[in-house]
Amino acid sequence: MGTILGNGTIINQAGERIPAEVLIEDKKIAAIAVKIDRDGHEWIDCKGGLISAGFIDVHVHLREPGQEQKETIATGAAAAVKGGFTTIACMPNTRPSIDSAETVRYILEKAREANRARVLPYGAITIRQLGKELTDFAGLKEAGIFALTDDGVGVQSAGMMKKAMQKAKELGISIVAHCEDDTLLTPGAALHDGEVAARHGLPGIPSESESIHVGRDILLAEQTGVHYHVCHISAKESVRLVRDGKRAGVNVTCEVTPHHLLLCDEDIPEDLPSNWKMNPPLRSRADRQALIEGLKDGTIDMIATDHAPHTAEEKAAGLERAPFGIVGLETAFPLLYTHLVLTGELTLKTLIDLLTVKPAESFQLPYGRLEVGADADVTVIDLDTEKAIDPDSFASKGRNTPFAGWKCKGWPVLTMVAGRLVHRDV
Ligand SMILES: NC(=O)N[C@@H](CC(=O)O)C(=O)O
Ligand SMILES: [Zn+2]
Ligand SMILES: [Zn+2]
Repeated sequence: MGTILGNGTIINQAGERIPAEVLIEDKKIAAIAVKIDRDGHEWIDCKGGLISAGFIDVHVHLREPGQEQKETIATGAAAAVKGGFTTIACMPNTRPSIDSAETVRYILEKAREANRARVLPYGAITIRQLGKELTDFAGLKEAGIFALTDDGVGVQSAGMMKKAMQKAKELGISIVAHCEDDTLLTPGAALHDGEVAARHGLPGIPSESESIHVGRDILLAEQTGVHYHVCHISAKESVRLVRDGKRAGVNVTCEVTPHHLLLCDEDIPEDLPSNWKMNPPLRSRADRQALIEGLKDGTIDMIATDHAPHTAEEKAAGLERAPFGIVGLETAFPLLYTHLVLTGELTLKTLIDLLTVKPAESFQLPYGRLEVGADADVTVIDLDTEKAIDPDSFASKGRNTPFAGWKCKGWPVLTMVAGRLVHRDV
């Protein structure tokens, strides 16, 4: 006996939304058709909702081990499936950081126990993410890492980054970079170095602190031939560098977050709430426009949330002292659908591709396609009901979002991972 996702809709290759039903049997997608004979199968009414491949987020902070007050693998994986994400890659800036095979195995075990989204751990590029000594890439690969990154901090030394890329290339592992040159930072800076910071008399985080690493690393990726991926791209100069790198044939990809697509520094409320503080910061209106252009012309390959939960106490410390980061898993799709698709900036097909097949292709993951024979990682989205974002309803422990109260359509109402129902609200 299988399960039919009945009375749904799908997006066809031409980008049209058409009626469809999906049969799931033995953890796989067994059939997709306008109507499927119920024939003793379990039948779920999707009420016209959009049936999509489950979303993939290559940039998530799960905080376990070490900071379980912010998030655990279980709460983060529950937040993921509630947001329609069936695969999430988790960042290594935990305590200890994911710099040993033992920590990789610990995370994989916790993810198995949580039994929600697929969790793919990153390994750190350098031991304790200190930028001094490379980790054991072969050992981390053997333990099952997704890719290598020091996210949370930039790899400061070009020489260290080049060595990492050479070794990663040999082993067939991707290098994923948080691009930030510390020598260009002013201590205590929390906002983009632009007119808004200046008006408040505050020091800023300049765009070049990001883009100088993007440029440096693209040159090193060209030299070494490694697959190089830029995290949370935010500055227009970085977009230009990635575009030029792609044109030159470099194996470079990048991601952008929902918040950098939807917000800019001018939107930050006058009282500068710390839920608007994240790294990289919300940049100028022109940067935001360049990110949207980058999405449209294929320079930007995917959307990733950079889900970064922190406690309310930590965020209450004021703009200068509060940690950087906002949550994203449970708000990404409704925000993007409402503010980019319904406004006519992106088509629904483009948005879905940026959350499914595009990250899958960039990182050679066997997920992200709604097709017969694929693993049944599926999400169903109610595109019609409007609801306000309510942080109190989050499955995540993190409530730190600047989007509280925003009215959105596009709520994920059902999620399956390998044919297992892991979220249902329909
Ligand atoms: N993005 C953030 O503002 N914060 C991230 C770190 C990171 O992604 O660099 C975190 O770990 O909290
Ligand atoms: Zn980062
Ligand atoms: Zn991050």
